[in-house]
Amino acid sequence: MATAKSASYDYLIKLLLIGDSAGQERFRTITTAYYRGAMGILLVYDVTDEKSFSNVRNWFSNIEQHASEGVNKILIGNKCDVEDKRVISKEQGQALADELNIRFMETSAKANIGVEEAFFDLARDIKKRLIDTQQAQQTRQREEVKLDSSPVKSNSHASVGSEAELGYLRDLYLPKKQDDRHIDNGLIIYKTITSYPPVKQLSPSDRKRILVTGGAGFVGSHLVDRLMWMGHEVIVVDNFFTGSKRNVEHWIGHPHFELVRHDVVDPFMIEVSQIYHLACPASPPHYQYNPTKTVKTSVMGTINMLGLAKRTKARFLLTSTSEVYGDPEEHPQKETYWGNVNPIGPRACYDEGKRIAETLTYAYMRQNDVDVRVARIFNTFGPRMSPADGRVVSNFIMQAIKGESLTLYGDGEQTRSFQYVHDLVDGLILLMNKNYSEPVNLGNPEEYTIRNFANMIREMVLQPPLSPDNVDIKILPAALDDPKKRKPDITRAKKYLGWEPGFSVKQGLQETVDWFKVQVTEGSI
Ligand SMILES: O=c1ccn([C@@H]2O[C@H](COP(=O)(O)OP(=O)(O)O[C@H]3OC[C@@H](O)[C@H](O)[C@H]3O)[C@@H](O)[C@H]2O)c(=O)[nH]1
Repeated sequence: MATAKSASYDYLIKLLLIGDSAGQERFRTITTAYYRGAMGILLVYDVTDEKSFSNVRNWFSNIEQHASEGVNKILIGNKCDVEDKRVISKEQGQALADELNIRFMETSAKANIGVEEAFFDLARDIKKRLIDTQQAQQTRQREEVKLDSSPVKSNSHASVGSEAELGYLRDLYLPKKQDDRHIDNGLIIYKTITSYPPVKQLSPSDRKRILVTGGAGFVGSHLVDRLMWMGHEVIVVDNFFTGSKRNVEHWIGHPHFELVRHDVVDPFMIEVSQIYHLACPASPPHYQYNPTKTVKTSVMGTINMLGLAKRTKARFLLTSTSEVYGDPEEHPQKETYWGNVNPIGPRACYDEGKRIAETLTYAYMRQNDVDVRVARIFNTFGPRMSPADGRVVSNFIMQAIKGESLTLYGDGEQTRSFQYVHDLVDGLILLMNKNYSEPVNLGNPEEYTIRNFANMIREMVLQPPLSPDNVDIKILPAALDDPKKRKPDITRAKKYLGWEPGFSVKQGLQETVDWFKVQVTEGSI
């Protein structure tokens, strides 16, 4: 008789196949199919039946042929309570198990001896194997991610003391070993975090209290990593509309770190010496999802943070955007260009929101002596972008990983210039700490048409069995008011900050693709 049965052990629910060798021939077809799906197999013979014992070897070789590799097995001598009819001794059973190199036990289904134990032993073995395999797989993937550990442009931000080892930063989003969190059979298991990434020791007079609004977002969390590493105290305020606790989970509980769920639309009281104001949805589908809220976030959020800066005499940095240039008629765009924005179009909630945020910033500077900085950020990408973000980099990478067609909006001749997130963070920290109050473009002037960009990502992501030839590019209608070209003039950043991007787009993209692949394999996104 062969039966399939489910067993639950320590949250592990798997199919266990139980059968006895006496019925093997009859159930060969069924069991062959079962073998393939089984994670563990109990090979049961009767200690009272010589034939069933002698069938075991045959059965075992069938399993070796049809079951998946590494399937866990236990040999069971059943009916051990029927001593007077026993023909196979316990020693014979053990000897056979030793020969087959599997675990052995005797049971009695009728007298309920050892049956549960057998199931649980097998379930435990399966669980161990799954964890070992998963860990080995993760280690392999991380090793495959070709990480170069050169310092992050140590020349550019030596002056502000943030020269971080790239390897250190990467470990924060691609940890080498995740003692605190592992994924087991669809469950995310968090343990108490008992250690944190190291941070620099700063004297109390050098250590600043820094507020980062939107610090749980994609750019914000990388900025937080860097400020923490530099030895500062960091307070993150985020409403988690597009940010995620996971982005900063490695700092939660650290004595230098605080995470506050708060919407900047409401006032926030705290004593700080620097404010990086990032809070605002940044991807077109997100900021267009609730346009009035986007305007409120830019206007009221910026007023609240400028008010805080005025009261505490904190230095205030606004993260503005290249979108203030709208659909530009000047190319590349200098900071002196006033822009070409449609004030009533679908992008206006963000573009005009950021323009008024800049207006507010300079009004507080002139009227209230607030010490201000304004960064105009051009298209940025990197690890921790949400796959549902809707921006072109995450869309194309996720589509290519899944083997889906890449969605090209319009003819693909529009251009963008993309920068890697670590370069942007360098620029933000430098800008905050230098003595320059005019707006500064932060972007990488490497310019691509979106069509060429799609091709580059296809080639980077797709390996056999999928190749760029069998993943299409699907043309969709162009987005309304989509800027036709965009490229930063970074003369100002070079001159006043000593900043320029250190990563090529390809280098940054390769690492971003590797990060997305690991997340997909882990089932985290
Ligand atoms: O799937 C997609 C997504 C986007 N695109 C196109 O790719 C280009 C870039 O689009 P994104 O959505 O990534 O970014 P955009 O340049 O439109 O806006 C961005 O500008 C700078 C930042 O301040 C903001 O993060 C964001 O608003 C656009 O032409 C868009 O139409 C596609 O062709 N396919």
